[in-house]
Amino acid sequence: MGDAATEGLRPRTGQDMKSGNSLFKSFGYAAQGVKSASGERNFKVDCVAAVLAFALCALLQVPLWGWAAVAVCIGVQLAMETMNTALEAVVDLASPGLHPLAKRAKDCAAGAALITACASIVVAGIVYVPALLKLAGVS
Ligand SMILES: Nc1ncnc2c1ncn2[C@@H]1O[C@H](COP(=O)(O)OP(=O)(O)OP(=O)(O)O)[C@@H](O)[C@H]1O
Repeated sequence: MGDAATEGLRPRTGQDMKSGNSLFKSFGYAAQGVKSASGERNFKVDCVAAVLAFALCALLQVPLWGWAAVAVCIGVQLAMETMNTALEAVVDLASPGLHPLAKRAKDCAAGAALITACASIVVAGIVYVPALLKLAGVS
């Protein structure tokens, strides 16, 4: 019976060792990683925020550079959530019980995602406020 945590795992065969992973297979494993992380609550929240951010770009007629800045922020945030999920898995594997270093590692990983989220809010202000003022005819 398959366990969600070990799903997709299989023993490496001699053929694997000889040929290594093809580029195509590597993309497949990376996609599995994103799929796995996408089940996390924060990842889903970020996806909803991403849709709203792009909708706001369209609504406020943000210039192309603003769309690019928003896209970069979304990409960085989703990558950070994926890395956070990876770190949580490694910590749970290495330290199933409570340990101050496990706490430190998880808190720091979560803190990294918080930093990029705060930076995204600053970028949102820089992109949306001038667009809103322009649309309102203030500037
Ligand atoms: N093995 C552990 N030892 C000590 N403290 C831990 C341990 N595991 C988790 N913690 C503490 O509990 C907090 C929450 O950990 P948890 O694994 O539930 O992540 P989470 O915040 O729920 O992450 P997410 O919401 O992304 O799933 C950690 O930030 C850490 O402070």
